[in-house]
Amino acid sequence: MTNQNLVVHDVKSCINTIVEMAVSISNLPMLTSTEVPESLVVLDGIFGKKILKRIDDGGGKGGAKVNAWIDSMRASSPTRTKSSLPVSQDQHLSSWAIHHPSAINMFDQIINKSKDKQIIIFLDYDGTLSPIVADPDKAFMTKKMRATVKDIAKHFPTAIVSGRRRDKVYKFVRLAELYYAGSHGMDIKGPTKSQGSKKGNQAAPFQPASQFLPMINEVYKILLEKTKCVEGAKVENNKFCLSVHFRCVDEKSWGALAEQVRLVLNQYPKLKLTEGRKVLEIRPTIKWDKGKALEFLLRSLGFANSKDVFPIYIGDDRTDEDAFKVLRRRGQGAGILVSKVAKETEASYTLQDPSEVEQFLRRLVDWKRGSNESGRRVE
Ligand SMILES: O=P(O)(O)OC[C@H]1O[C@H](O[C@H]2O[C@H](CO)[C@@H](O)[C@H](O)[C@H]2O)[C@H](O)[C@@H](O)[C@@H]1O
Repeated sequence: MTNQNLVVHDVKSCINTIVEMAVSISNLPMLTSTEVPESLVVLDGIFGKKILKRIDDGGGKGGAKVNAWIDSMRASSPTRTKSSLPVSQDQHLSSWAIHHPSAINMFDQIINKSKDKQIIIFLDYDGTLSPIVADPDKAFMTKKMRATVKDIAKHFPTAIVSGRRRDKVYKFVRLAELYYAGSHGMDIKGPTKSQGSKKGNQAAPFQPASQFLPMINEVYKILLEKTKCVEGAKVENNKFCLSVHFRCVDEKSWGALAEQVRLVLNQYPKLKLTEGRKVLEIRPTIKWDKGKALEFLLRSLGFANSKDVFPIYIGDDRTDEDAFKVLRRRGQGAGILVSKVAKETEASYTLQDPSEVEQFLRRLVDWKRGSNESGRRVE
């Protein structure tokens, strides 16, 4: 195939994609690529106002779904900060802040609640340990954060619970002494090196969605093909789930991109969708999430029904809410939401951004070191 052929092939497949989408929105009979009506090709950009308007008008049940996903993604990653909010929203924010105080300001209260209990630390990755960046492959944590997480793991059992695939999040964190729950908890593995010992943990990972692997790979390939015409769109294979990224896509094309995702998902009733920070996440319909992963890890650590445990879970995304809910239900520990803006949450406390997360974790390390030393002095 020559380069020219490749280009023609790509253009044709893009046109096909647009046509499929238009057909789905307008319920027109399916056309072949040679029958594409002028009005669909000469749109305002590839996904122009006409198609978007149909989605805004509702576009039937599908349109409503797409609009709901987009609203939810916007709510997960709001761009406004306190100062730019209208007064009524500003008041709302201050009352929210009263109900969800800073975990740094409430540090002593948190420590008092954990008295005589085993603290266990659960950390989300993106937006919690690393700042949100445009390129998901460049979401690195700072050296300072890594050193602090390393110190945290010396004093408390520590787990990373991420939507990312486990091997990818491990490459970012590179600490063998941690537990890792990748793919929203659908891939869990214990430390490969415990503190003070060089012995590795060879236990097989816990993977409750392993039978979905072929389906996820199939959908990944389809989505790559269907979204390649949308400038800035990115599909990430997280092994047991997929992420379709909207961050670098012009907002005018969000509806069209979400519609593509909906069309593909329609063919796979065993998959479902959740919304994150400018991302749509596709995953198996099994009843498993970050909350279940938290419970699984507590059980594995011997704290299934124990009152002697104090789990601290820190996360910034909607998917972390499942873990916050578990803590509320158990009436245990502390859920901490990382957010600068008011959001509906089951978390009890807040931290503004990853740098505050680092400060909070560092205080925990210092407190633990101090209490170990005073314990030794009393002996
Ligand atoms: O559970 P998490 O560890 O928070 O993972 C959730 C998703 O995080 C990543 O996407 C988010 O961070 C990116 C890098 O900062 C950003 O570009 C994107 O807009 C965010 O949604 C990750 O790439 C996804 O696969 C995860 O599902």
